[in-house]
Amino acid sequence: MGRRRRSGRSWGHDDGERAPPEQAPKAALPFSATCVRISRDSYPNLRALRNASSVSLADAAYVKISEGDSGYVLDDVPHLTDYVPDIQTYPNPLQDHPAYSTVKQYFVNEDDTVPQKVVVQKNSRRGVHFRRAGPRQRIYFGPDEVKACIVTCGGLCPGLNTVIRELVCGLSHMYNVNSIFGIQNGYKGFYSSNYLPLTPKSVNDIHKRGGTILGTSRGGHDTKKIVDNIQDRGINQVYIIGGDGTQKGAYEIFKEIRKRGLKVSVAGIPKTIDNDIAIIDKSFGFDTAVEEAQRAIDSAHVEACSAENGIGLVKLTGRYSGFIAMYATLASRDVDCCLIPESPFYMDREGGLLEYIERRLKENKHMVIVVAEGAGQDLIAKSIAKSDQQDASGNKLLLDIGLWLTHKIKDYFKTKKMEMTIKYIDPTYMIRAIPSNASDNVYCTLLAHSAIHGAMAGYSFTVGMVNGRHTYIPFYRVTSTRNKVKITDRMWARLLSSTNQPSFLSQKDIDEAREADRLANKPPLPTGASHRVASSFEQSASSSSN
Ligand SMILES: Nc1ncnc2c1ncn2[C@@H]1O[C@H](COP(=O)(O)OP(=O)(O)OP(=O)(O)O)[C@@H](O)[C@H]1O
Ligand SMILES: O=P(O)(O)OC[C@H]1O[C@](O)(CO)[C@@H](O)[C@@H]1O
Ligand SMILES: [Mg+2]
Repeated sequence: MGRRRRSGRSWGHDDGERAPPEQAPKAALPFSATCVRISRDSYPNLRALRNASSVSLADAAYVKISEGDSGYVLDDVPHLTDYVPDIQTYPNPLQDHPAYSTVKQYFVNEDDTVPQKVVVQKNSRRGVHFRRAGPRQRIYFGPDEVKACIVTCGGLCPGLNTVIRELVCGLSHMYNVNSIFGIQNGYKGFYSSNYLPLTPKSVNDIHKRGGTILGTSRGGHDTKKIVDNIQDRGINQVYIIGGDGTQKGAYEIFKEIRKRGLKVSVAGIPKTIDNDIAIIDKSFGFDTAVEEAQRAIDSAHVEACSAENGIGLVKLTGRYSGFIAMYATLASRDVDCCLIPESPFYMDREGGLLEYIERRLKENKHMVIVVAEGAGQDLIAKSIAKSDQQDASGNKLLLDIGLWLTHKIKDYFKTKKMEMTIKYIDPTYMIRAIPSNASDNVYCTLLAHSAIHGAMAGYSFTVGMVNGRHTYIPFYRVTSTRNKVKITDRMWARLLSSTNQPSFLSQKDIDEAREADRLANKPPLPTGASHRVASSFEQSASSSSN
């Protein structure tokens, strides 16, 4: 089938307005003219920046901010042109792509950005924005020049194989790239295993399988060895799929690449079944996980209903964030009590969990409890000798709250001489290991495509959906905080009213939660500094790229 030439098509304006080529948005050199070097001393409002957005001093050297009217702030992502001089650009081959020939608008406008907050008041400042994801009119790699690699790190999550598949097929079909490699078994695979050639044919049906065909691991992140290998093998696009730890690793890789002045784009694709990655609306695989959790909750309900004073207890993932537990509970409506890490609870005293369980059993003769794995860790630590064990990535190994609760509940009813049965279900690995559902599959596809467009356009970033729009988010943003359930939000109130459980919160807990919210809602970036400020990186980093 012959290729269609572009004729009289839109140049990337949302309303489809036609602009002649000479008015087309400039290639991505947005800050070259106004870029100022940021160091400890030179940034005018560095203290405010750090205080307001938990940016470490080291990160501040990589922050790239520009300000506009009415408090508009663009928290931009790094671009190859920030540190590699005279890069050749190419027209985006999508403009001649048969699949895109009917699309009103091939390219996103270079100035398109997405607000972090969409609920505003009449006099609100416009606030922080992120660069909108999507294909750019000009790209910074020729198709023959691209040598891409893909790695998956951390725990499993539904959808990993779909993202891998769509990265391979997207690079190949949209940008005619045919040099794509899989890194095996996580970060350590960069320097300890052969790279696996990937083609659209070899990944054709992998989205139907759970897990990751590349393998994954924890630990083994050695920045220098990884970048040495990237450099030696001539890789120039690195796609990194993983959770918060993985994105921190991606950031370290990017910084080393930049320090060495390499023409390499780093694209992070956030994966976390716990949905704990900051800024983004939701991580891929989350919906699938919530859906699959229903099966465990249903079983717990059946067991509970079929016994005298039956209790079904389900433990769901969520080390620091109880999103799966909260959404699975809300979706199920069979749950009488949901416990998450963000909301403290107590067992024995008046009004505590044990008293509530007794009341519910007397009322209903059965009960279902959902607990997130990170909940109640402080309570366990008080009653069991503290263990400070960590996994290979340095994550604290948690004590089993499900097992601990089971024993506590049994002991309580023994002292009360009340007949009861408790069945404890831990479906963690059954949930993580399944393939993604239909909506997550679509989401994975869009994430992979957005990542490809950004890397081809020369950016380095974590890709993510913000308020329903795909964006390129600076690494420091997604690695400096964690997404958590806000117990002062209406969603948690909805859950409490749906289960009709007590909140177990003291006034002190509530005050602390409100204070945490207040701090989190502080304006995240400085305003009123110089009109347009973009960060460069510190002397050491820039000098090595010259
Ligand atoms: N601060 C860090 N700097 C560099 N690399 C890191 C850092 N934290 C973690 N990593 C690396 O990232 C990889 C994955 O980290 P981790 O095991 O914490 O999983 P994750 O990406 O957080 O995913 P999840 O927790 O959702 O399973 C590991 O190889 C680990 O060595
Ligand atoms: O047993 P593993 O593979 O270390 O993973 C367990 C952890 O992985 C997660 O599911 C996140 O990927 C956590 O919620 C859980 O604690
Ligand atoms: Mg993690």
